[in-house]
Amino acid sequence: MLALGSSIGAGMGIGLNVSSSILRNGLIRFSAEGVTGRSILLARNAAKRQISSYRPSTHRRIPTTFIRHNSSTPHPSTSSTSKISTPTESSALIQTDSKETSKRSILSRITSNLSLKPVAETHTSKEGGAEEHGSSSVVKLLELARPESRQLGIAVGLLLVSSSVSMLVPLTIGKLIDFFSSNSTQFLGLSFPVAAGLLAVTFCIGATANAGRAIIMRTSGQRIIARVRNQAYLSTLRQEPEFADRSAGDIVSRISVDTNILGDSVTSNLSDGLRALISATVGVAAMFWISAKLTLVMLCVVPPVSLGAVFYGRYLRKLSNLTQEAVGEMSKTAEEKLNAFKTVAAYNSQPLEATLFSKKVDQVFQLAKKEAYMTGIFWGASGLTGNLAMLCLLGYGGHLVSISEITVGDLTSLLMYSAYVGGSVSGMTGFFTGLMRGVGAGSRVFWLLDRPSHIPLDKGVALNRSRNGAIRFENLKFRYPSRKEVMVLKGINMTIEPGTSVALVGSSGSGKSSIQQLISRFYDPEEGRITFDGTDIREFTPESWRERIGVVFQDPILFAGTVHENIAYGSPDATREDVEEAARAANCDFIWDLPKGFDTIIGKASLSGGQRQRISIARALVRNPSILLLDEATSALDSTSENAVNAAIDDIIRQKNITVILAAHRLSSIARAERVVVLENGVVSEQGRYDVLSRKEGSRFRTLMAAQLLVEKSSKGIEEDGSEEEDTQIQNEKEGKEIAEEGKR
Ligand SMILES: Nc1ncnc2c1ncn2[C@@H]1O[C@H](COP(=O)(O)OP(=O)(O)OP(=O)(O)O)[C@@H](O)[C@H]1O
Repeated sequence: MLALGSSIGAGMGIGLNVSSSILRNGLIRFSAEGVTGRSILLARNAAKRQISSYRPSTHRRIPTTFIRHNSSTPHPSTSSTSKISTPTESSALIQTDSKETSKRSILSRITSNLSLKPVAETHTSKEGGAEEHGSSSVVKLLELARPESRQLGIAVGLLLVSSSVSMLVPLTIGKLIDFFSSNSTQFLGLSFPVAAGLLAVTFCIGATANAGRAIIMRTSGQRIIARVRNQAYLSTLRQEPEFADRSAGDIVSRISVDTNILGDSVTSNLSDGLRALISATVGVAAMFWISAKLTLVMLCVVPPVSLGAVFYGRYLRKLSNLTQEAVGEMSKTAEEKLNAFKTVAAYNSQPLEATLFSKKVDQVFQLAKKEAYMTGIFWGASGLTGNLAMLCLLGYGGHLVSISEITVGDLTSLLMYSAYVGGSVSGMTGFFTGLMRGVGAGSRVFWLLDRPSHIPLDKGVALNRSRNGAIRFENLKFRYPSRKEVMVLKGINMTIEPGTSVALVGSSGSGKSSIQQLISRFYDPEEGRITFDGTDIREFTPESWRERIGVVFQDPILFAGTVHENIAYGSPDATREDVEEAARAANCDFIWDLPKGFDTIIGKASLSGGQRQRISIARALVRNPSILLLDEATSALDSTSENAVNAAIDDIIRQKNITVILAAHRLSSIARAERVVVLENGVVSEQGRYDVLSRKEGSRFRTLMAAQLLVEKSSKGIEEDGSEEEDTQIQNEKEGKEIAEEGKR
C-alpha cells in the first residue's frame, strides 16, 4: 500500500515519493545546491569587511538589527547603531558601505555586541560533539525557519490548495466509474462537459499552487542555508585561533554539508511532512465518509507502522550524527594533506595518503551501509504490511460491493484514498526521519554557532590608541591546551620598556614563539599575567589590543589577491602611498619589478619565501603598530635581503616609537636588539646587552651562540682555523669576539 501510495501520490502531483525524499535528505551530499550565486556574493562581501554585527545566538532569533560602529569609535559598546535591513533577505546579514568601514577588521564587526548565550554546556561532553537533547534541537530547528514564517505561511496556504485538489482525484474517479456504469446524464449534478471543464480548471489551480509551494519552499530553504552558513562562519571567525587550526576540515564539513541537511529539514522536509499530514487527515475523513467499516479495517495497519517509524527515526538520528562526524574527519584528513601537497609529493606519500583517506571514506561508507540496511528493512516491512492491508480491503470491500452496501466506484475511491493515506503515512515517516537527520546535522551546526570562544572578542575595554607603556611579564606560566602535560613557560619575568627592542633567544622549542603568541593573545596564560602600561592585557578587547601589534610569522601566509591587498590586509584604510611606504621600509624592491607592480595578482605560493616574508613585514608595518613581533622574520632571506631587512628593522628600532620583540636564531638579527633575553627550561636564564653577553665568559648566551656561529660559518663555507693545541682561554676569547663581530655585521 505504501509503495502504491507513493507512486500514485507522485503521479497525482502529491509527491509522496518516498525514495526521492530520502535522497533529498541524503546523509552525504556534497552538492553545491546551497552555494547560490547570492551566497557566494554574501561570502565575498563578508570578506570585504562589510559585516556589521553578529549575534551568535541568533539561530534562535535571526537578527533584525545590524549594528555598525564607526572607525573612530574606540569600543563597540559606544558605537552608533543603525537598523539597516530586513530579516527576510539573505543580504540582510551583510551590510555594505565601504566608506564607513573603518580600519577595524572583519573581526571587529563580528565581535561587536556579541550576545553569546552559551548553550554549549550541553555539548561539552565532547569537543565538537553533537550531544544534545533531540527536543531542544527540534525547537532550534523550527526556530531557524521563523524568519521565513511569512513565506512558509504562504507556502502552507498553497499546499492546502494543492492537497485539497489532489484529494479530489480519488472521489472524482469513483464518481466517473459510477457515471459511466450508469445511464445518468448528470455528473456531480452538472452536465458532463461543464463538470469536466470545471474539474480541469480546478486541477490547473492545484498544479499552479503546487508549483508555487515548491518554489517558495526551496528559496526559503536556500535562504535559511545561506544565513546559517554565514552565521556558522562568523562564529568560527570569533573563536580563538587554535580552534580553527585544530579542526578546519571538520568546520568546513559543518558549514557546507550539515547546513544543507539542516536547511532541507526545515523546509522541503517540513513541507513534505505537512503535505503528508493533510493528505492523511483528508484521506481518512473521506474514507470514513464512504465506508466507516472498511476504513476501520484499513486503519489497523497504522499503529505498527508508526511505532516502527519512531524507532527507525531514533536510530537514524544516532547514525546521522556518527556519519557527519566521520565526514568531518574525512574532510579534515583531505584538507590537511591537500594543504601540504608538495610535501606529500616530495615524499612520494600519495599511496600512503590514499590508504589513510580510504580508511576515512570506509568509515563513512560503513555507516551509510548500516543506514541502507535499516532503511531497506524498514521500507520492505512497511510495504509488505501495506500490501497485506490492501488485500484485506479488496477482499472485504468486494464482499460489501456484492451485497450492494457500496458501489464499485466507492470501492475504487476507497482503494485510492487508502493508497493516499498509506503514502501519507510513509511521507510522515520520511518527515520524521528527515527531521531526525536534521536534528543530527543541526546539533553539529548549533554546536559551532553556540561555542563560546576561549578568548572572547567582545570582552574587555578598548585600549586607547594613545596609551603606551611597558610590557611586563609577571610569573607567566603557560602550557598548550592540546598538550597539557608539558609546561612550556614556567614563570617568565621580564619588562620591556616602550620603544625598546628585545631579542628572545633560546634553543629550538624553548618557547620564543609561545611568548609572542601569548602577547598576541592567541592563548591566555595559565598563571601570571602580561601587562601593558600596568594593565593586564586580558582586560583589553582582543581587537583593540591586536590592532596595536604588527606580527611577522615564521611562515608568512599570503592570500589570493593583489600585492596591494596583501600588504593592506587588516588595514583597509591604507592608501597606495601607505602601502608603498611600508613596502619600501620592508625592502620589497621586487614589487616594482613585477609585471603589474602592486596590482599583480599573487597567491599562496607564487612568490619566493624571502619575498613572502618581506611582504609580511610590510603588512605588519602598514598597520603603524606600537609593538612589532618578529618571529624568525629573516629566516627565509638570503644574506643580501637579510641585510636590507635588518637595516629596515634597525631603522624601526632607532626611531624608538615601536617596541620590537624578535625571536631569532641568527646572530645578525639578534644583535639588532638593544637587549637579549635568553630562555631556558621555561624561564629567563639570562638577559642583557648583546655585546656584554657575547663577551661574558661562561654566559649561557655565549654557549648558545657558539653553536649558532658554527652553523652560520659552515653555511658560509668558512673553515675553522684554530689548532687543537690552542689554549681554551684563547679559543673562548676568540669565540666571544667572533660572536660580537658577527652581530655587528
Ligand atoms: N600548538 C601547539 N600545541 C602544543 N604544543 C606546542 C604548540 N606549539 C608549540 N608547542 C610546543 O611548545 C614548546 C615551545 O614551542 P615554541 O614554538 O614556542 O618554541 P620556539 O622557541 O619558538 O622554537 P623555534 O626556535 O624552533 O621556533 C615546544 O616544545 C613545542 O613543541
